[in-house]
Amino acid sequence: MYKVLVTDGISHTGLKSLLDHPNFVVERQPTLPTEELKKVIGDYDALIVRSQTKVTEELLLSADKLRVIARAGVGVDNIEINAATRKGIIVINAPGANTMAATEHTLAMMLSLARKIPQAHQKTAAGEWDRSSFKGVELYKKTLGVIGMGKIGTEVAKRAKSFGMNILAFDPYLTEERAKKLGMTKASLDIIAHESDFITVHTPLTNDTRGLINEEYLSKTKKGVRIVNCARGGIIEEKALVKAIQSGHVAGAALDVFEKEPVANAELLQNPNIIVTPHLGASTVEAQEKVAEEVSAEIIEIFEKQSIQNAVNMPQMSGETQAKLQPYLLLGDQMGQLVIQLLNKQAPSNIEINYYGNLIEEDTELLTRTLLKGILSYHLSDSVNLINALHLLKEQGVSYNVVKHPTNKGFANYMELSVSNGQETAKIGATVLNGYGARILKINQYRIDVRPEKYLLYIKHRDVPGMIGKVGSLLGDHDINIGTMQVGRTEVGGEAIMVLTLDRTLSANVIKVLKLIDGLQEAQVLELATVDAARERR
Ligand SMILES: NC(=O)C1=CN([C@@H]2O[C@H](COP(=O)(O)OP(=O)(O)OC[C@H]3O[C@@H](n4cnc5c(N)ncnc54)[C@H](O)[C@@H]3O)[C@@H](O)[C@H]2O)C=CC1
Ligand SMILES: O=C(O)C(=O)COP(=O)(O)O
Repeated sequence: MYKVLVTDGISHTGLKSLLDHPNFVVERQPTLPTEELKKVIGDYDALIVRSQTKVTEELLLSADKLRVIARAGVGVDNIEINAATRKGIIVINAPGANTMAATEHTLAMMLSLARKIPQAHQKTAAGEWDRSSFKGVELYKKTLGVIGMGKIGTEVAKRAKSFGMNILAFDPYLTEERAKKLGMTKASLDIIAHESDFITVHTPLTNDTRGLINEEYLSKTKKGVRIVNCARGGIIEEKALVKAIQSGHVAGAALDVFEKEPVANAELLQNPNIIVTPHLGASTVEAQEKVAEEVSAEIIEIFEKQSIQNAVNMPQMSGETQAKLQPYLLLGDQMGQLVIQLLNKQAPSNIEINYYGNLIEEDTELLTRTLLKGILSYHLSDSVNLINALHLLKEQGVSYNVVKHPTNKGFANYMELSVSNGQETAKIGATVLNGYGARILKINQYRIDVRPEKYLLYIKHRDVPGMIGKVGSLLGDHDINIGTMQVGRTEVGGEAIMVLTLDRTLSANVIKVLKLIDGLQEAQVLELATVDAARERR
């Protein structure tokens, strides 16, 4: 049974799949103070939050069981991602689920700002019929500068166009071609400042965007500009904004998000030309149901099927690529487990990963992590996963290198993993054969063809007649059944290896007796922890 803690106000309807699931217990604590949360977080496998709960490194120190932090929304700046990554905790979000809500809120704010609706409402509701103080401006034929043309920025710009606005857009990922297709103009930040009547920001808060709209930027803007922020507090420097509004250079601002929330900046709150909402961009019935539905479904997938779609701290890949790479992911983990055992279970200092064939066309980041996780799992067991593998490797001072080769080694795809501890090197080469499953094709310098099984007996010996028979009958004498047997050698009469698949492991005593065979130099059982899962999937 997995325990899920839900803090912040999350839609009950949206959580239905988790609430109804027999393997999950959901507990809701929407107003838990941080100190209390610290005391209980250790009991939970998953945590669902919105923007209010601060998931800090300190909180995560007590989160010993936690495997998933789910942000029922987009922005993850309330979660210390690096701390979660170090602990191997997956951070997921629900990108796109609240796009329309935030888009419509932005337009509502822009229109309210242009027509002074909140101010007019307040006075009218107070019983005053004042028709002269609230003359507004039109959006029609005005220029809107959109900074951040992701999901929300794009939808805002599309709708603003329908008001007859001319759109200038800036985003490092926006191409001329896409801007043209959308009927907008790709512009620099400076051009947006010089030419816009309205500016709206839709970027995440990053080192790059913090203070993006500051005193210097505001000084470049057109006199009378109106500014909207429904993205993140901190992208606009509040002090500089208030100053520019007080001076009359900026006509007004509409803010849904603030440097510090809840906002208490009196200068800002009391300015008649600044309209505010308390971070309501995503607060629609539809968006709240959708974000909760998406993270609930993903939590179930992660715990029940080990499948991850929207992790913030993992490489993303399309479902199609993931399906294509799936058998390689499993094999990669096994190669990692095998190679470290071949290195006599000593910690590696250097790892070399080589990809050949069609694989080089794919995004292999996840595959690389899988190979590295396989290696580390021998010593670190369950504390290593795909999330923290790179961090742990760095922490252990192990370097790794990935090379993609345009050749194919005779197979559609081929992977080679080489691990060294400074003195010795162990190598495994493997592929997945269409219709036949995974095959280990190389161990160190020897060519073989072995299906990865739970127990592999690896023997190094002199290439002399009778060796296979001796090993076979000795194992038979000890009631050990052999599944398959493969030999590999580099030259006739030289050194050779034998790899047998066994139905069960061997005792230390049988290994000892095997080593007494004349010409047998090494005997070692290589065990694969993940092979049962592999069988199920075949
Ligand atoms: N007020 C609210 O309740 C809500 C706020 N948001 C916030 O809105 C923002 C946008 O969300 P989405 O559109 O869903 O995200 P998105 O990821 O689709 O778009 C963000 C865009 O910002 C661009 N960007 C990053 N750095 C930039 C820079 N220095 N200059 C210009 N562009 C830059 C990215 O390239 C990307 O295209 C986020 O900060 C999100 O947290 C989202 C939903 C609700
Ligand atoms: O999704 C986002 O980025 C938001 O800012 C929405 O925040 P909320 O879930 O309403 O606290």
